[in-house]
Amino acid sequence: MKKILIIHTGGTIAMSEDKQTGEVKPNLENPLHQLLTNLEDVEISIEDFLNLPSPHMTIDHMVSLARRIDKRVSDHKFDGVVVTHGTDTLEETGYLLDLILKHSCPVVITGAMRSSNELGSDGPHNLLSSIRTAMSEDAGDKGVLVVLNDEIHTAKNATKTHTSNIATFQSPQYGPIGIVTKRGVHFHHSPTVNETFNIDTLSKKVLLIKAVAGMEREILDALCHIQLDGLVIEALGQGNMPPETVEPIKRLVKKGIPVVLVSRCFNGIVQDIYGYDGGGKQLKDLGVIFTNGLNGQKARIKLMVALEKTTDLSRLKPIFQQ
Ligand SMILES: NC(=O)C[C@H](N)C(=O)O
Repeated sequence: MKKILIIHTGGTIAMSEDKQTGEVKPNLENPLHQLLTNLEDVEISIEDFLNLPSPHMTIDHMVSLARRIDKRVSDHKFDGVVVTHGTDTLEETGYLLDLILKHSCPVVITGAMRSSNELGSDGPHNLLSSIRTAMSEDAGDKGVLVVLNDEIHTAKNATKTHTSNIATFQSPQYGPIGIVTKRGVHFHHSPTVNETFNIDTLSKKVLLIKAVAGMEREILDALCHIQLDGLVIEALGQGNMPPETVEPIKRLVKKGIPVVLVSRCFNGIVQDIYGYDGGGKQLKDLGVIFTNGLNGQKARIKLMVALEKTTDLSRLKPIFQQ
């Protein structure tokens, strides 16, 4: 019989709605415990690690979660791990786990859009689908997986795309890599790259800002005067910035601050196509690092991780091409 560890961290999946006020709030007792007592073909261990709404998750919580998973898997030889999490920052925790977990057993992260006592609550179904996925013989070597709404996504690509719809998690570039049905778990794709960084702590300050039409240079000017280890910019289109911002970006790069460019577009990658003032070609020539399809929040996580290994631009650049 497979041994699966469930680690709860909180989120709507562990909350319930107050029928008087309509507020959705954390419970003292996790409502999913009941469901897990009825499974017969799997040995489940449960750990209530945190009970936080996911906007309260910090990088430190995420790193301790990774270390907890590594320790529990090596001490007890689990066949798979399922993490329950709030959906707001689920993609960040999932991606950080993907980058820094030392063990390769299947790890699935899931959540819910409707709390435990709401009509059509999706938590129990998502949890069961995640357990089935973590038990699957085919789930190994695919990195951390995000399972909700019968779909299996990689943590690298999955992103929350809707504020309330239960089909919120999508992988804009590539689609899901598998599905969960009543008859089983079916993978139809495999990730081509699996990246792991052997690090124990995250100590670098990396900020994320978004470009807009007619963007004033003040934010970037201010960033030149604060302590900062790295910056991620969600640029326009294929990786272009308003001309006003070029000079402070140049200053940041000259100061040795790695500046990573992603697109504010939902889909696609940034490239050095445009040669006009502020265009991608100019930014790349200045030393700005271009990414390969990560969104802003994930590029921030990756830059934090990568900076623990190197601050050398020539070594950071290929890391962001993966
Ligand atoms: N659906 C959810 O889980 C959203 C909630 N605000 C959270 O991230 O904790």
